[in-house]
Amino acid sequence: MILRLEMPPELVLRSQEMKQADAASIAAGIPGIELMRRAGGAVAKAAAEMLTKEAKVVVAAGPGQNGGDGFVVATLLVRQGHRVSLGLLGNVERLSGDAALAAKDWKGPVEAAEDLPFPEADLIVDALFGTGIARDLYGSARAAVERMNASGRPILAVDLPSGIDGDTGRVRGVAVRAMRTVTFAARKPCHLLMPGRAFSGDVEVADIGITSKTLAASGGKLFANAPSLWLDKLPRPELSSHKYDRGHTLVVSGGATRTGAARLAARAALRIGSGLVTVASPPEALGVNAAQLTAVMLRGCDGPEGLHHILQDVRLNALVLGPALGVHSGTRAMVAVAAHARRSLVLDADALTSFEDLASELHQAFHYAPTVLTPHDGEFKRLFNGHPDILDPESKIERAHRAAVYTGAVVVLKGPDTVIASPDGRAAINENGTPYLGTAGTGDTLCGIIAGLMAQGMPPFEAASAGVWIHAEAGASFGPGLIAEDLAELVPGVLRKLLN
Ligand SMILES: NC(=O)C1=CN([C@@H]2O[C@H](COP(=O)(O)OP(=O)(O)OC[C@H]3O[C@@H](n4cnc5c(N)ncnc54)[C@H](OP(=O)(O)O)[C@@H]3O)[C@@H](O)[C@H]2O)[C@@H](O)CC1
Ligand SMILES: Nc1ncnc2c1ncn2[C@@H]1O[C@H](COP(=O)(O)OP(=O)(O)O)[C@@H](O)[C@H]1O
Ligand SMILES: [K+]
Repeated sequence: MILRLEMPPELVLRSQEMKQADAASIAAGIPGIELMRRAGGAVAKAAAEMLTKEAKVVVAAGPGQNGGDGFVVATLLVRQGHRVSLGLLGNVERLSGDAALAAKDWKGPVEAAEDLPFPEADLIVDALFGTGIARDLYGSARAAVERMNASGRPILAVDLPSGIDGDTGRVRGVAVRAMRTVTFAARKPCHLLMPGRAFSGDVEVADIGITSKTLAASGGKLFANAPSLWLDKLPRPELSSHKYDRGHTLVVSGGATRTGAARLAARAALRIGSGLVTVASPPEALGVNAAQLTAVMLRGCDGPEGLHHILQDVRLNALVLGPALGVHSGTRAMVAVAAHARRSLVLDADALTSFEDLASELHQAFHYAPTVLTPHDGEFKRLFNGHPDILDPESKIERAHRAAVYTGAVVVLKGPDTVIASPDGRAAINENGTPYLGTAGTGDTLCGIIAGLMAQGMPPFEAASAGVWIHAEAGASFGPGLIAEDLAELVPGVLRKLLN
């Protein structure tokens, strides 16, 4: 891991935003054909790195501007002495704009894209579709992609793998499986969201002269989740700090046979730096919790009234509610107590599922307190059952965003491509995880990390983004054999790299 802390947060641009950035750059004096030549030039450079002398390259070009990039690449690679076959979907006369200009520079024959000799290629350049894909692939487009994939030859994708939807990362019928992708100016959501991320291979961003100011003006609210997004807000104890300055996290435990989740969250909150951490335990579970807690403190807590009583201590400033609490009205009542007490709140698991079909109650509660919801897909679907406006968008970013606006909470929609969305429109996509995190209890640990950061005063969007990243980094640093108990113990190593 290389932390480049001086870097600004990495913007991710949706298709429409990228079109806007292209248009603004053209309006500012860079001709469109110049942008296309730079784009094609960057792809040709990447191709050259993958080729030996006089290699056989097959370029498949589409009917739009992505195809135009393909013509530029083909022309440049011929000049470098490679043997290039170029095929087009459709015919040259129908190309328009900069693509038509780029095609004029190509002096070789133009074949039908679906008939190209893909199996003979040392490298295939996929320039069929980019951000302009408008529908699922069928006919010759589909045939070309299927033949490309079946060839087993290495594929370099221009901008994004054809067939992948740029904004959602989903496969539109069929999609190119690229070894490497060169994209322009900024990554697009499909390079981070599944399954697009898996289809993209290694992704490289080429500078084609679109300024960061133009990019920020065109997008500006969607980011790759990385330390540059939140490192300045990551808590660092001052020389004079004492434990009460570092916050006090409360984790509510389930009943006697369901206590492990709360302890996992509590331990993680302590490791991330919460000055004090207390487990609030139902009376019947005090014994089992007491037997297994040391630095984490323990208090009896009998239902919602017990929680109300405990929260009279104003130093308890962040709460975890949900892991193993049980799906019932008592859990809903605890959430209401916590929200009205205006403490920072992380809600997960049973605290979400208890609101199945009752999301509107949450909608009212959270306007009192800084809240983070951490559903996985199943919990998300249950919670927003009956809200097609939230569940139906194909984009995971859009679903998380709508849920955040509706509830007034920061929403962490978990998975291999966890999305963190704030009601104010900011969103981050996480990419440093590992499938080894898919093991019981890792979600409980994540709750504790986020709550522990909020206890130390980190705002909810930054705490959630940092928490997700640190959690993923810890998991990835361990790899095979990871169990939830390991995660909290790996947090200090990650913090050391961030804070030193
Ligand atoms: N100056 C600039 O702006 C720069 C742009 N750049 C490049 O432009 C790319 C975006 O170009 P783009 O907007 O033309 O979209 P693109 O991805 O080529 O596809 C649109 C074409 O495909 C067609 N089509 C769509 N779906 C289809 C389907 N399922 N099956 C069959 N056909 C389908 C669609 O047809 P239509 O829907 O109109 O019938 C249309 O003809 C971007 O990714 C980057 O590579 C760079 O050079 C930098 C400078
Ligand atoms: N394939 C994966 N790649 C990266 N992270 C993953 C993957 N699968 C699961 N995770 C992460 O593991 C955690 C699992 O949380 P959750 O589903 O709530 O599990 P539990 O309820 O057992 O604690 C989440 O942070 C999720 O993002
Ligand atoms: K492409």
